[in-house]
Amino acid sequence: MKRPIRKLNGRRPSALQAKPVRHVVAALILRGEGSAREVFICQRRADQPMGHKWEFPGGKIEPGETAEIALARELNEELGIDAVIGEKLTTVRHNYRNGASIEIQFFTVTEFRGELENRIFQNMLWSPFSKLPEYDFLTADLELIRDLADGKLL
Ligand SMILES: Nc1nc2c([nH]c(=O)n2[C@H]2C[C@H](O)[C@@H](COP(=O)(O)OP(=O)(O)OP(=O)(O)O)O2)c(=O)[nH]1
Repeated sequence: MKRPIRKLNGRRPSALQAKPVRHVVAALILRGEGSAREVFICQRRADQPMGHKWEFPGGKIEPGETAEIALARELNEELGIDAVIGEKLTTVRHNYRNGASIEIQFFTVTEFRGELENRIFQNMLWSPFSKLPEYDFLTADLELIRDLADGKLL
């Protein structure tokens, strides 16, 4: 006997459904010069997706925002600072295993007003570039982390 054809009501099974690309911005907040140069890194809370992973502060671009405006807003929400968004360092595309596809634009920040205040993270700290590979970063960031530690960027 023939199997009945399963109707999908016009929807494809979720595994085949392409999720829209998430546009994300993140900041490399820098201090110090030469070999004393450090970058500010943040650890996601346990209850967030990809909990406990380290990342650069930032988040998704909202409709109608430029990348710079979105990043300034995220830094204000997450850290309570008014940041001057500097140059764009690089753009990374990554497909996470759950099907999420993201594009992250990384900007440098060397000037900001206010004190860095932990509003949402598990932990946050200044790290020398050479120590970055010791932290368990989000997968999309790993190539950037290697390049920074190897002195290939900045
Ligand atoms: N801020 C930031 N996000 C990153 C980095 N690397 C990386 O893969 N991402 C991903 C994690 C998230 O999927 C997305 C950032 O958006 P988000 O911070 O609003 O994400 P979320 O899922 O925690 O927040 P939400 O959906 O609850 O709004 O980009 C990074 O270095 N910094």
